[in-house]
Amino acid sequence: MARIDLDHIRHAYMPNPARDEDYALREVHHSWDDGGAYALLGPSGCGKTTLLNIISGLLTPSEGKILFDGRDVTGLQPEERNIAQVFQFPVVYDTMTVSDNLAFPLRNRGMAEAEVKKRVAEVLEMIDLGDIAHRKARGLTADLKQKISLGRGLVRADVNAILFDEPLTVIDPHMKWQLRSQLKLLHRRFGHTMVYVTHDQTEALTFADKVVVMYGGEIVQIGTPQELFERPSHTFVGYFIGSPGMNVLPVTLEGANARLGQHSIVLPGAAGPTIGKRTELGIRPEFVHLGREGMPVTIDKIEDVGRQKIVRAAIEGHELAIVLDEDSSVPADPHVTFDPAGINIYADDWRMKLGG
Ligand SMILES: Nc1ncnc2c1ncn2[C@@H]1O[C@H](COP(=O)(O)OP(=O)(O)OP(=O)(O)O)[C@@H](O)[C@H]1O
Repeated sequence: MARIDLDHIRHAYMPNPARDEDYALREVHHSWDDGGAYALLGPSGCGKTTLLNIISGLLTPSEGKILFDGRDVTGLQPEERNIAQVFQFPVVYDTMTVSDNLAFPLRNRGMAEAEVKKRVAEVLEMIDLGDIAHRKARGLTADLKQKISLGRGLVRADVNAILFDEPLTVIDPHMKWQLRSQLKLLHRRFGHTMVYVTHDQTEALTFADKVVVMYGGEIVQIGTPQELFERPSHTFVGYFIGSPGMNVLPVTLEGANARLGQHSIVLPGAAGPTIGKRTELGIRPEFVHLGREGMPVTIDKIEDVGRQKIVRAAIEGHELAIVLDEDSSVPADPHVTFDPAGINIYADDWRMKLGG
């Protein structure tokens, strides 16, 4: 297991990149803890796979260095980096049995057979494939084959990191949930450094201790699921995490108040100067209270989603989503107030610190 340092990494696929837009990864400079479970989350094309391939060694970054426990591995091939990888599609040996597939990476490194058996038995139990341990991989379903791939990724205890690139794509939705929970347990039990690429927020939030949100070739926030929910660093994080995403409303700032049309909203603190910057107020639908007091809204529709209702409303000509408990009712003359604890202020999309 290793700490991973990404030291001023930039990557462009084109020769002679000049502008920021020429880079698939604009600048990544972070340290990831030894034994951390990280999910790389972001929309298609934001640079997740590029970053993962730089960590694995499939790609050499145009600029910057990558270090495992302080050792520069930038110039090393994947096989020299001592990592395990699980890809989107299963990579298994069809002619081998399930348990021989799992044993392969261990035997390959000359592990004693008694130790191999013990470790394989452990992994078989964890991924729940004990019943078919002696069956050939050929003919198994894609689900089962991908479980073998996951098991192969987990079988070695001595790897620096395990990298997963959208590993549950081919897995049946019900089993997805099961495997995600199992991976989380395995992480707790073995403490590997894990990096998990996905564009699915549920997958990221259930798997990871820390979610790395990427957007346009940059890491816009690294945080716990709770931090991403409560304090999105960038408006994109607000939109992308949560369902529905954060409401973002244009405002002008007046000390510790934000003006939205004709309304003045009290902020948790005063914002610094924002001259020439676009200022917006972010509030998650869960922090908007619907009642008879506050700012008037018009209601467009109400969606029933299990234990909650999502109210689609408009305030001062802007869309506003509100989350209500299923038994709350919508007043005839609806108004809203914003819970100050849920208010964030953004200048040119980045969250501002509010003073006391
Ligand atoms: N081999 C390549 N040659 C040129 N451009 C590439 C190459 N691979 C990726 N890109 C570009 O780099 C950017 C980042 O791509 P990347 O595959 O890392 O994104 P991603 O977040 O993993 O997307 P997805 O979720 O669709 O896999 C995109 O604009 C993509 O078109």
